[in-house]
Amino acid sequence: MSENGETFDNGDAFETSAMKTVIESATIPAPPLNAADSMAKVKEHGWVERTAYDYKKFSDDRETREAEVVDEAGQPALIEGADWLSSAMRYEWDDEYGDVGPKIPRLEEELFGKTFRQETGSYLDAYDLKVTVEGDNRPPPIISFEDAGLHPVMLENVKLCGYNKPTPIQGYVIPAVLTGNDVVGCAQTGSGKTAAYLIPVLSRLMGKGRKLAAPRPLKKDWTDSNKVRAEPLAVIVCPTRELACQIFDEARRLCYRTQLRPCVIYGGVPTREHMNEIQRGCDILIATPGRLMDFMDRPNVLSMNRVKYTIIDEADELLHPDWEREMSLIMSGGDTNEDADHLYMMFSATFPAAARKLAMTFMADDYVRVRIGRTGSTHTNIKQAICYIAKEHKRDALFDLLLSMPPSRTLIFVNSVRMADMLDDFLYNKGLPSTSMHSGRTQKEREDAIRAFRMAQTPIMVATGVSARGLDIKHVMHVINFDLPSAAHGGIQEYIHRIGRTARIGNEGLATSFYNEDNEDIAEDLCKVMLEAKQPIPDFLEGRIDETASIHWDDNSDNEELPGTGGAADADEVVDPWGDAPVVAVVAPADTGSAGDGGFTIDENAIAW
Ligand SMILES: Nc1ncnc2c1ncn2[C@@H]1O[C@H](COP(=O)(O)OP(=O)(O)OP(=O)(O)O)[C@@H](O)[C@H]1O
Repeated sequence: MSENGETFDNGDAFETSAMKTVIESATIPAPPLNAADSMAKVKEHGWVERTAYDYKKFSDDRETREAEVVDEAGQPALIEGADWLSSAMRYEWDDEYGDVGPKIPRLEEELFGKTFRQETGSYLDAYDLKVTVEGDNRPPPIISFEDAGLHPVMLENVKLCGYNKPTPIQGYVIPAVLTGNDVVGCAQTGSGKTAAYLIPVLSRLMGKGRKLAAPRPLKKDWTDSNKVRAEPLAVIVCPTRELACQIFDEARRLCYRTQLRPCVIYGGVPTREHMNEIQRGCDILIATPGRLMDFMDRPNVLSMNRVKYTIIDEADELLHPDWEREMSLIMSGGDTNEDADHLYMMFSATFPAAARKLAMTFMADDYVRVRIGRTGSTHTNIKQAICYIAKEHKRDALFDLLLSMPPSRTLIFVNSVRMADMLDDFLYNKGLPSTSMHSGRTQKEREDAIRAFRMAQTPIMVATGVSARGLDIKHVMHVINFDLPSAAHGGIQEYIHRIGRTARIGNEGLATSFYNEDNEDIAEDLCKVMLEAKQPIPDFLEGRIDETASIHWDDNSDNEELPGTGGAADADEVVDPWGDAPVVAVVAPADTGSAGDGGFTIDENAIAW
């Protein structure tokens, strides 16, 4: 593995060797080695040196650090790893700038530099699935960003991000939002849903932001006494802290050189830190539900009365009954703007029927629904392998597996905090460069773990489900389900999100799962997902394939078949899974004219990459 941990940038090479190894390793592991031998083996195999976690690393107080490191203008310099992710630098507007702010090379490098950017892979056609658009208004999709009618600064920022073409979900969602519709969007993991909502929302606000935004002091005038109340124009809510920070990063990129000021708030960081940030001005607020509710209870800190866009990411998770109180308050509580100009959007890769039903209650009657492929499906770029490993052999089998394939960034999922710590210790003691991410760690430790994993200082991360959704880290080549998610841990939906941490945006990756009798409750669903994604079913699971009945999902409509199994039903037979709105139109760019007649056209390559 090279210094930055990038041995396998090439998915093909990884896939071929790794798949072979996985299949061959699905046996009883070799007898465990003693500590010295396993460390020698790890080293010989090419893994980077493990690094002990430095618990004192962040104990210096912030003022001392900032006083030590200042840039040429006397401003605190960017110190990688020294601060909360929520205090990352963003573009600060000055009224002298006119319509577009000047470039700031140092910030531009941080936001758009290649170090952490996910590069588009060569296998984008995995997303060229049947596209379904439903609703009264179905604006034609865009096939290029240039033709989307975006604000010119947004167009430049999209290019700086390296996005040459909209992904299918972006192709359909961007025009639906630009034409003022509520939207529910479902598309596979890693297919660009974040930009699908951020691009149109921010683009619309770029035109009107100055008129709509609350007054606030410019950065050069900041003092403790001129703080303002945060009055965001867009609020984005998601279930986990790390995902919130990641959406914040995307918003920092897309707001570059504009007056729109994004902020992020989430649990685990002292409330005072977040208050300081949002009270400097906040146009785009990204939040986890708990911290948002906390701030909504403080009307002098945060007001929702200017909000024009509310977006729920990972919506099926947040529509779970556990979040009922939070969600109903966020969607319509406090002083929230309830005018007709307030748009609502929800996105996820999985959307079980119950969550979809609930989602409808928050949406306008004529909301637009966009689905790419079957909701809750995965894609063929993830090579899935299931290995039978008896419980008592799992740890040693994991060690063997890690050493039997080329070192690469690897995410290992377990079902409990205790197991995450135990497994991290086990791997570390064997000499492997591992860290862990779970709810039992302090927020500083969590942020540090993600950073170390992102930078490949510790290319192995053991995580609980807290990292299953949304995390977008470059070159995660291998996801291992050391524990498969049981029904109590989110079942097949959780599996889809976990394995979706690899093979993002046209790249390939491998997902290996350890299976034994403890996982029988997920066996049928696993077989369905694997069959649908054309993955080999291992012998020990063959008896769990239901060959008598056609594969039935409740993730889509009640009688819509899978692509390739005979096609969808005729138009008049299709039941609208979302309610009684006008039924399905599956639209191709060249065929958008026919969509409005309620007909049912299938084009599996609606947007060809
Ligand atoms: N049009 C595009 N061209 C190239 N890359 C893109 C494009 N749009 C988004 N990306 C990149 O694709 C990656 C995945 O995007 P994103 O995290 O939004 O996926 P997602 O669909 O939300 O996945 P998940 O369901 O796992 O949360 C990101 O690194 C993003 O920067």
